[in-house]
Amino acid sequence: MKIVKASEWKPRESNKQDNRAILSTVQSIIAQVREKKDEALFSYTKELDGAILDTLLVTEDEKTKAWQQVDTTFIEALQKAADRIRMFHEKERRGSWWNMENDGSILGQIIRPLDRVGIYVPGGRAAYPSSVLMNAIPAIVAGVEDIVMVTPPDKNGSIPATTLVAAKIAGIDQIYKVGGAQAIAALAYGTESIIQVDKIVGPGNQYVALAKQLVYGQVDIDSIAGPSEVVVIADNNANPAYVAADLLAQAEHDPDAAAILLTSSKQLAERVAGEVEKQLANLERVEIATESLESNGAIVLTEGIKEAVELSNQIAPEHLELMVENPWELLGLIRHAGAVFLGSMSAETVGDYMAGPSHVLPTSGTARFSSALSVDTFIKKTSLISYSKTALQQDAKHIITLAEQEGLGAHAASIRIRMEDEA
Ligand SMILES: NC(=O)c1ccc[n+]([C@@H]2O[C@H](COP(=O)([O-])OP(=O)(O)OC[C@H]3O[C@@H](n4cnc5c(N)ncnc54)[C@H](O)[C@@H]3O)[C@@H](O)[C@H]2O)c1
Ligand SMILES: N[C@H](CO)Cc1c[nH]c[nH+]1
Ligand SMILES: [Zn+2]
Repeated sequence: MKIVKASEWKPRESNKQDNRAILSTVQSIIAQVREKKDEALFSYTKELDGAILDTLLVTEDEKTKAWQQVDTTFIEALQKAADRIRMFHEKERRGSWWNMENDGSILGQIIRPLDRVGIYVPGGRAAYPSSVLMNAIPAIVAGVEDIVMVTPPDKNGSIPATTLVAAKIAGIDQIYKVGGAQAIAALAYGTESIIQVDKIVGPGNQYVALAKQLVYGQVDIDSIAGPSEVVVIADNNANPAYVAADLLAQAEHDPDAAAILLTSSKQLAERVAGEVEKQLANLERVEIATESLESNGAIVLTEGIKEAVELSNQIAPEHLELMVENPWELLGLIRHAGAVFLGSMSAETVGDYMAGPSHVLPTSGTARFSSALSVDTFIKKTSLISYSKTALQQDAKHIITLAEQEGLGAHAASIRIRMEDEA
């Protein structure tokens, strides 16, 4: 991995999401799916996933067979993860509220789950059963009743057994074999097989992330949860082997993933670079990780810890690890990150699988304004206003003044008519 001085390094501005070629591909996929519906889904699945399908819905038989193909240790681990995710997200649940004011009026908020959501589970370069749980459980805790899951099939037209088992554990029934931008378009506009949803959530590669951006407005989306990213801020106390392992853990996801170390210790920088070389050689996904590190990886030498924090705030990474002597002291300075991991035992991988908070997090700098997927992702709030006579009498003249100032006479009249009745 290259070691560069902070003064000579610039964080990438976006995850190539504005790459024109990808944009035009995704726009054309969305247009085709809108026009040709299922026919376009079958055609793109053949072209992009190499699978010839005659139906998109996963059958009960496929789900049953999946249970026979996975071992009990995997089921046990998934169940443990599901319990942790549920426990964490139960804490986020909040109900409607209203207050009676002194003048007898009632003001509040009605909180309701969304009716129907689509969850995208990535499946191109790897199966992601963990992402099934991380998407679906917060939705179920929020009370969403209709959840549609989409995920790409392999070239034999199958969904990995591990993904189907995770769906069963999470409580998801409707699963469709379709991935990429075409799956997002199907959820946004509906096809003969796939019903239109109100919101699409879930992580994916650049095609998926960009398609979500383009259908926003037709439906809601959670965030831009694109190719994975990690920033590690480390000092001389950090274990270089741990730091290297955590950089590689994100780099192996995708050639577009990003892994960055920010440190003021030249010694640590050199040790981590050495460790990365050593550990990289033993990785199964060595090619993906190498490409990712070459295009988006860096070890950045800062003047001090403060500069490291400033750079990290500029990047607004999906994951931020604080591998420093006193991580809690640094936490107050962190303004933007999807999730923060404190101390040497909090490997980012813990958050990927088991800690409890959803691993679906904003990427490409969008942690500046977006949050982790949570129960809040699946609710909407309706304001509740019940005015009393006393309240209207007290406020009438101010409302009329504001309405007239805006030149909206009918607004003013709707208050006057009530006041005249009063007389
Ligand atoms: N941010 C998060 O919360 C989070 C969580 C988990 C995973 N991830 C990320 O999800 C991503 C998973 O990516 P993946 O590729 O393995 O699976 P994926 O399911 O996201 O994408 C696979 C699909 O991409 C489409 N595609 C691939 N090449 C294409 C092309 N040339 N033209 C048009 N469409 C094309 C195909 O339709 C294919 O089915 C990784 O980047 C990983 O880092 C992010
Ligand atoms: N690191 C990914 C989020 O960016 C999530 C994941 C799933 N499986 C392994 N990791
Ligand atoms: Zn990961």
